[in-house]
Amino acid sequence: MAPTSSPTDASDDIRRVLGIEGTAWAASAAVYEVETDGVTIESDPYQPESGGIHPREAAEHMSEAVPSVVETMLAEARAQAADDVGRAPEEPPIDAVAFSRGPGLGPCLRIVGTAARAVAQRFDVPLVGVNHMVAHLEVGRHYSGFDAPVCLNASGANAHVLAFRNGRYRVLGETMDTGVGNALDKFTRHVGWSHPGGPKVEAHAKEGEYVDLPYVVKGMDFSFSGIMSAAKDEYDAGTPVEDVCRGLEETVFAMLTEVSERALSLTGREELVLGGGVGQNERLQGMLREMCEQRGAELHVPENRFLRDNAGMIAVLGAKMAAAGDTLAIEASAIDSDFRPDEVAVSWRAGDSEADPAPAASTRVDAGETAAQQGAEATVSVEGDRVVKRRVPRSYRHPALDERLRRERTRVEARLTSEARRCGVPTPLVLDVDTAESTIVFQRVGDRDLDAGLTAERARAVGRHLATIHDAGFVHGDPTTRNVRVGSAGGGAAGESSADGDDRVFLIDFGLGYHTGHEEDHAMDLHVFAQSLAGTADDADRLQAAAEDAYRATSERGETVLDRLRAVEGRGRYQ
Ligand SMILES: C[C@@H](O)[C@H](NC(=O)OP(=O)(O)OC[C@H]1O[C@@H](n2cnc3c(N)ncnc32)[C@H](O)[C@@H]1O)C(=O)O
Ligand SMILES: Nc1ncnc2c1ncn2[C@@H]1O[C@H](COP(=O)(O)OP(=O)(O)OP(=O)(O)O)[C@@H](O)[C@H]1O
Ligand SMILES: [Fe+2]
Repeated sequence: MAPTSSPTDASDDIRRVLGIEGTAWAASAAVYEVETDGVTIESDPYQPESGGIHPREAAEHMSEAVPSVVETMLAEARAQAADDVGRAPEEPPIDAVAFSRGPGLGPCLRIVGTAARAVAQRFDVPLVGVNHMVAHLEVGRHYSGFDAPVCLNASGANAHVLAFRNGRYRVLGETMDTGVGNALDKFTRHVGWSHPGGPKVEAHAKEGEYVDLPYVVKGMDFSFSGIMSAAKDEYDAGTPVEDVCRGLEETVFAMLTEVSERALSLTGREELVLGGGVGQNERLQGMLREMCEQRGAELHVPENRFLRDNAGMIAVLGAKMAAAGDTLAIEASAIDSDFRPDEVAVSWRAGDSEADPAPAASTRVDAGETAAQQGAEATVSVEGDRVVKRRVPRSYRHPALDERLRRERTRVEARLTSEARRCGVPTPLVLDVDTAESTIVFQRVGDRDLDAGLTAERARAVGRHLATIHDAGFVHGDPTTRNVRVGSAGGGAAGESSADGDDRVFLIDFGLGYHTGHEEDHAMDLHVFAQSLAGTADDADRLQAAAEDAYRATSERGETVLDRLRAVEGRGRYQ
């Protein structure tokens, strides 16, 4: 949302900010002091007597607890302000009030909004409306000192991977159903444990043996519902609850780690920040740490008090927004329970030109060169006109899960690459497969990845190719701009154009593909492509429109699938 008033260089005037949080369970207020970079937080959690969070009960809690934590933090602000150089005693102790504007439970948000407006009017200071999800990751970025990290948000009602680009936090991947914490909480309710379930899953998992559960990653998106029903079935069938908890952690957190690694690989960035209440889980932190170490990336894990819902993160981001003049008029300060992070026009990073780094050139297989590279999943080496792809073990994953994924994906990739080719979609020839070693030898195709040579014509070809395989009954599973090769035709020497000079567009990396006739799955392929365009191209909308036009013209069910795509994109996941 655009700033509604812009005081000239407000930055010097912002010394201390009051933050208020209350999107679901944490009634919380905080004071952030800019000069010392210090945060004081006072929270009063809502604890349901039975079951999960009841919106009405949560709102009742907020209406009692919010005013009281706010008064406690105003007293703290007054004590701090007494030491301010040059502040007259009659001046207000705070210079702005920031509140969680959304996403969250409407009845709770309204109470927070009302409290924030009242304080702003009482002290006659600016009001700042903060996006709760952006606050979860900005607090990590603030204390990490990173410039352009990929951000993994693992919270109760959400789960997504974001990266800043072109003035906004872009959603690179997200849950297709529930948030990660809610998924864990649903399982623990089934078992009869009290809310919140996440910490109980962590404690029991420590005593358990790993059990296999479904693993669902589609590009950089993922879903939890299948895993959760399988976990409940395991429990009902008598598998010890400790083992199910262990299986849940190993599966769900490996998925989040894998998509984070994909996001790092796709964007070429080398910094990762963790956010959200589930981020307090030590197994998740350990997996992320190991993944980052393996690829030479840096990880920042905020203190627990900044991971779970808290007003500190609201105050820290609120101070930056207030300094940028990004404040709200009282009459324009309505809450927004579906407030998505990519709706926020980022006002406080105006000078951040470094935030759009180009993907590292060294990670590419370019024409005419013999090189090995580490992709998100595999090591790919070029040997003349052949490419050897080996899925290397990922030590952050449980060994049993790691083996299963590498074997399955190798088998699927070899099969679907050939199947697509038989439907007339350009793909590399599969020259050799060794499932035990998770290795495939391919014909080398193209002279660059699509992200290094994006044109509308090539985007159209991707739309056509996806339509063709969908009509043949399967999906690619991960059709990003890095999984499309363009340039010279396959078979000849690398870098050489084919005889008729046509520009071929090859699909590669079918390891996440599967057979399916569901429109939802077909739409997901298009959604994954759209998200990767948004993450790599400035004119993503135009390129996506080209791909969709071609898809509509090619597929028997083009219109239906595109309707479904619109539904996938518009799905609110914050209720
Ligand atoms: C919109 C907002 O209200 C929402 N907030 C939220 O979900 O609270 P947060 O504090 O970020 O996360 C709470 C979740 O975090 C889980 N959790 C807490 N400690 C955990 C642990 N050690 N292991 C796994 N999950 C844990 C809880 O079970 C619960 O589901 C959100 O950020 O999505
Ligand atoms: N047959 C091929 N011909 C030419 N280049 C290829 C071929 N296969 C792979 N590559 C190159 O290697 C890179 C990584 O390959 P691939 O996507 O299959 O591995 P990955 O580890 O699954 O990567 P990611 O998970 O990042 O998509 C591709 O982006 C491409 O540049
Ligand atoms: Fe949260």
